[in-house]
Amino acid sequence: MKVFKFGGASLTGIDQIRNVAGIIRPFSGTELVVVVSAIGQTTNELEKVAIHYYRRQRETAARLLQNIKQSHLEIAEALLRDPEHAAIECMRRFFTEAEWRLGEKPYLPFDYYYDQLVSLGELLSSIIVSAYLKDEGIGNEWLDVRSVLRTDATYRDAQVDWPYSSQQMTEKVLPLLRQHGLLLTQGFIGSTAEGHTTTLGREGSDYTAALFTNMLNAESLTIWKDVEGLKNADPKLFADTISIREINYREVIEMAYYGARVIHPKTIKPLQNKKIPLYVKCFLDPELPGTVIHEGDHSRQLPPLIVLKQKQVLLTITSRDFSFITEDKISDIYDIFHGLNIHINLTQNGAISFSCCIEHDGEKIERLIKTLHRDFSVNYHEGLELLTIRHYQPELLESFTAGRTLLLEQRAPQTVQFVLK
Ligand SMILES: Nc1ncnc2c1ncn2[C@@H]1O[C@H](COP(=O)(O)OP(=O)(O)O)[C@@H](O)[C@H]1O
Ligand SMILES: N[C@@H](CC(=O)OP(=O)(O)O)C(=O)O
Repeated sequence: MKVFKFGGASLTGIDQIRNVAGIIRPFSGTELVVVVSAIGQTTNELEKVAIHYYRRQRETAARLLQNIKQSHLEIAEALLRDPEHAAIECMRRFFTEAEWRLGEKPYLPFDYYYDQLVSLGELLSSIIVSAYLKDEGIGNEWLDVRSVLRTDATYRDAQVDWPYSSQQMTEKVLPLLRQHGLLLTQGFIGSTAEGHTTTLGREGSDYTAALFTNMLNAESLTIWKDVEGLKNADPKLFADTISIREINYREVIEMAYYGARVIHPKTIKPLQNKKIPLYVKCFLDPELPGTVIHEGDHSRQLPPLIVLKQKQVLLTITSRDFSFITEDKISDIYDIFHGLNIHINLTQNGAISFSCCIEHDGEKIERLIKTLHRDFSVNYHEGLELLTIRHYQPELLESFTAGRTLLLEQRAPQTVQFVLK
């Protein structure tokens, strides 16, 4: 049994969905779980719907939802060729439910409504793909992932209930697989025990696919991307990137931790724990070899692995009375970040100061600085980049910083990090 994951980039329109069907077809009749994300940028568009809804800008929210409805129905009608198709009726029902939701006055926290609305993207894409595959003679069963993937109620960052979900996989998903061969389901979303929809964090479909792979003891997971495989840097940000044919889990989890936006950071653990290989393949040219991520020590053959995080802010937090920043103060500082759910990308301690690099998120930073100001003075620089290079060659480092202002540098034998303006 294998698991495939197709992200938004592989499902941007009619031709792309046809291409995905072409990739799946040869596996027809074998046991295969296909996890899909929302079409193209739908999640970003749904986020806007949720924001306007919560601000009580109902008309704008409804207009944005209408655009999403139109584009999805256009794709479905073109692929399925029958406006009365049961799948289209089902999509309309989902939209009616969302429209009805926009009419309600919000009384719960934003994150709850976010998940109820944003999850629509994966439900729609999976309905379209499943129905199209069936019409093309590729038998499959549409599975509502919320019936098997249980989470807690941490909306937008829901934590998976492993024992319950694993049991569902064995008792429900396995028999369905045995019966239908191909299952088509959604990434990124889950459900609480009370039946409320949750999401696992942006770009979380890779993680869903890894959960299925682990819990079903599949032989492999293949993530289909628009790149030829894993590269030593994001080809959208760097020229002359090098393709990596083979790499171990450890290196990829490090890359993801430092912010490489190619595989969701939580994806590796479920695979590593059962030593199941992860293939990154190109949906634009499935014949290309791609990358295999598995156990083993390949770090000696690796090129420098480069990760660039943009839109960073460097905060320098200083004690007002020249007292040392000792463990208790650091603990207080971390509590403040944790309380505001702000992730720290890099830290550096001084005698009376603590510096850290975080993502730019205007509203959260304002609240952070206000809270820190009670006990510390705070300096900050915005519009920065955090560059991480693993397996660096010291003689080449200057080329990365030439002509830039270097605000902070950290060097260890394997990894160097620069905060640059
Ligand atoms: N090290 C890397 N190797 C390959 N691609 C990378 C890397 N770092 C970032 N990327 C980016 O990841 C993109 C693919 O991921 P993403 O757009 O999230 O796909 P999907 O929506 O299918 O999940 C590529 O287009 C590429 O720009
Ligand atoms: N659609 C969700 C989940 C996801 O993983 O998407 P993608 O596979 O396109 O990155 C998001 O955009 O966050």
